[in-house]
Amino acid sequence: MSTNLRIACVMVGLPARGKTYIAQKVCRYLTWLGIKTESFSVANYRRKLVGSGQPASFFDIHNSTGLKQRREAATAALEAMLSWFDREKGTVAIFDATNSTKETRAWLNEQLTRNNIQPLFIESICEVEDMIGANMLDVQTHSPDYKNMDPIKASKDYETRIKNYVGSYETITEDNYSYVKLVNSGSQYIINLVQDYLESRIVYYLINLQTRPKRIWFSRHGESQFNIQDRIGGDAELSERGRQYAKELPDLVARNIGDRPLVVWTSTLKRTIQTAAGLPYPKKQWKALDELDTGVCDGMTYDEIAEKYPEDYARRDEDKFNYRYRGGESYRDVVLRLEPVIMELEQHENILIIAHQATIRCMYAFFMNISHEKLPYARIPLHTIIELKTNAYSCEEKQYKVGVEAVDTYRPKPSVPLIKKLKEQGEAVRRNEGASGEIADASEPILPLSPVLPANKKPSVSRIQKSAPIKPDLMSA
Ligand SMILES: O=P(O)(O)OC[C@H]1O[C@@](CO)(OP(=O)(O)O)[C@@H](O)[C@@H]1O
Repeated sequence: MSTNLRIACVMVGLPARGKTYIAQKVCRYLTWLGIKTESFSVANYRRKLVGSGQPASFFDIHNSTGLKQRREAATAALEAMLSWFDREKGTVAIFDATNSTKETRAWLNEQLTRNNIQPLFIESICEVEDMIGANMLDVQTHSPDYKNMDPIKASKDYETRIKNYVGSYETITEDNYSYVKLVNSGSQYIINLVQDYLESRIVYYLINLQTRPKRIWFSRHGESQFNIQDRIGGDAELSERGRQYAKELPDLVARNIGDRPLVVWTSTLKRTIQTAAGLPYPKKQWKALDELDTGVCDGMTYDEIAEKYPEDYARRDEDKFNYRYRGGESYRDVVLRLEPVIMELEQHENILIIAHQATIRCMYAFFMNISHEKLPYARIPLHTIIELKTNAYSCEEKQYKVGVEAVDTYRPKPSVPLIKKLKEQGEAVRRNEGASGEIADASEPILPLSPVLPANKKPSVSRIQKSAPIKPDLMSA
């Protein structure tokens, strides 16, 4: 029997109440923080069992065949979840289904506690017609159940399916369970018996989460004096071209953001503040947005680091996310200090963040669902605005490149890390504690242990579109 903390977030609610969106966001947030998390959708197992395209009558409580097959799907999803906990040493699983009756919840509660897993029920209640309508449209557009179906037919079918659930739906009143009820996307929260730090962390994230679509813009500061000298860190002034970017920014922002009530966030370093200087919007400085602290390497070029600290240089190549500069930070540390920024971003919209290569990489990875391994290699070019539009099932990206030249500070991942080469050549890389940066233990929790609750004149613009969809096979039952 496992002694590690294991939590199952059990989603509860009628169809079209945003459960899958919430499940996916929690999964993304915890994974970003370094907590092993996986989502299990009963709908996915149902489709494996009986195929997609079942009519609404399949979900009728009086349809005994449908009921039996839905129970089989729930059992298969539960079994997959239990074996994932054991096999992967997972910490948080999300059980995404309607789980809309007391009987189903009692069964889940029994199965989970018996397997030493704490259930945390997350119920999404939504009575606002507009919100339900938007969720329905999302499901009809993205669910494999409605793929290739005429939209009017799909809409009718989905409405009937929801009605089939309404009759038997019982809101959570089981006060011996840990649960959180989210009412009308943030208008009310009911929290019961939330037990420990990690559960309270999940609840804290949920109460910050807004389900409406929104836009966020990121820009690095204009090119700095250090950028042109290939020096890292520091608090350098903008270069001539960096100042030109700062000059052109207000116009570009106004054209793309229009008259939305924008707020600009910068770091506390000169290069971001100078870049934002001409923007006519309220501004806020965040220390948390400051660039990755490069410790003893601050102000050096990469060549100087390779010469003076060859081991560090090699070890960073080997594991860039976990490598911590001597006396400085790792990307893992930066993720942790950016968590409050992410919480604020979940609550607000129309924010332009002017920050740095590493800090933007960390926030961008959160929204675009990029793994820790790939995060430090995300391309965040200078003199470019990145727009992210987050919807229920996707995060769309557009890039607006300003026509002011800048150096390219991107360093690709080496195909054979230097440390491997050194090892191959038989040169033992000494592990000299205190004399070298460290690689954090990837299994070490990323969270603190104390509880925290509650070139031409006219800018040329090029657009690149990408999106990070939420897996369609994870639609709720
Ligand atoms: O993690 P890598 O890719 O080395 O890059 C992060 C670096 O980006 C830089 C530029 O190379 O950011 P910035 O432009 O904000 O100065 C360095 O200061 C910082 O150390």
